[in-house]
Amino acid sequence: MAPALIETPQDSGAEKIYVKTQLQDGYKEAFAQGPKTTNWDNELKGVGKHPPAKYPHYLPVWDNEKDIGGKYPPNQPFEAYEHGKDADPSFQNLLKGATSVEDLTANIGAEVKGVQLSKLDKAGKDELALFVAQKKVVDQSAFRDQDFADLPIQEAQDFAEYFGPSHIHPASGAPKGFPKVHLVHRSAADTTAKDYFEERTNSITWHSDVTYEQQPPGTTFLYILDGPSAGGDTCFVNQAEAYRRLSPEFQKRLHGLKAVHSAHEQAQNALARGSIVRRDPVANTHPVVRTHPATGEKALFVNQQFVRRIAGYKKEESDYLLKFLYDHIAYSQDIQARVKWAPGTVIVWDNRVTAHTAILDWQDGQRRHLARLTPQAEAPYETPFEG
Ligand SMILES: O=C(O)CCC(=O)C(=O)O
Ligand SMILES: [Fe+2]
Repeated sequence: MAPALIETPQDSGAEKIYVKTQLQDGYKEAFAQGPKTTNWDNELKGVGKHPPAKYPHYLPVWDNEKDIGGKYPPNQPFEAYEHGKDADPSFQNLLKGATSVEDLTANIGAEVKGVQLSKLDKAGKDELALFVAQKKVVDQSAFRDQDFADLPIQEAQDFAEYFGPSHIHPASGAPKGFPKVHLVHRSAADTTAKDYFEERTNSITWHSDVTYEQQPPGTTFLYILDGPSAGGDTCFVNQAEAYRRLSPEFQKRLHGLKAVHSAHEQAQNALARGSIVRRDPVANTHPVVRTHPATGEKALFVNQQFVRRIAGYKKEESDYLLKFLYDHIAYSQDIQARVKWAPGTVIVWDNRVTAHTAILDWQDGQRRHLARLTPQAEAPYETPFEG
């Protein structure tokens, strides 16, 4: 059977344009295997006053084990290469075309305009890795007006893979044929936020991505496909500055501690939502303070989403210490930045030295659709306390 050719009406400025999107066979079926919170026909045709997806070929599918020939095997160790170490610290290649470079706050975040990420050469990419690692102070950097969303998905993926092999998420949706692309998608029919707020008072879930892996991601890319007119910002926190804010005595106490990061709860939640888990969940132990390979900075490396325990501590001891660290990170607005999405925004963060949280504050059914490219990096390591 020939793949369906679907014409999707879209708004582009004042003009209505029609984008022809070649959707592959089996898309609808694979979409239906995900959480039962969205509806394929609504996504393609729109629902009520809500337009269809602007990027239908980026709608998430949940290929099951039959589609992918069994479960994904466990992730294997690999030798990570830190491109930030090769960077020219003047950033002359990365920023030569920039029309503006501004810090978002005093302690985290930069906004760069005029640099087309996808066109960077090797030297530019090396500098991007270092720039993002530093600007984690500029921990994360917002690059506006990017062409990522309009590139063939393979090209966007190839760009990101310069920084490391892509992480394939065990439970999230991906564009059909591109399991390495992680998608965030909510539309008019989606009830996840409504369901969530039945149980919770706010949507803040500080985390670094997939830290349960033995080699969690480093330089990480998130780009917008569709977004609400207001709301749906993403917040970032500088975990290196969070470490520096602690007293030397407290820092010393943290050195040498390790935390257990677990994928089990995420897998259970996916199954409870009626979704699927394509790789058996793992748990890995990482230092509570890690060192960044390019900058040498030390950063807190714990997050509420995936850390379960300080290794070797009794439960009450572990809970007590972790609660302090999570509160410290969450309360420290002076080391946080809130990034607003606009069409063409790509946010790049260094997942080793930052944490982030989505904000689910819009409840009017507008679509929010983002794609993440997630290169993996070195196994976290620590270097001794320096005072
Ligand atoms: O939706 C967002 O703003 C962030 C989602 C997220 O945590 C991620 O893609 O890693
Ligand atoms: Fe995340």
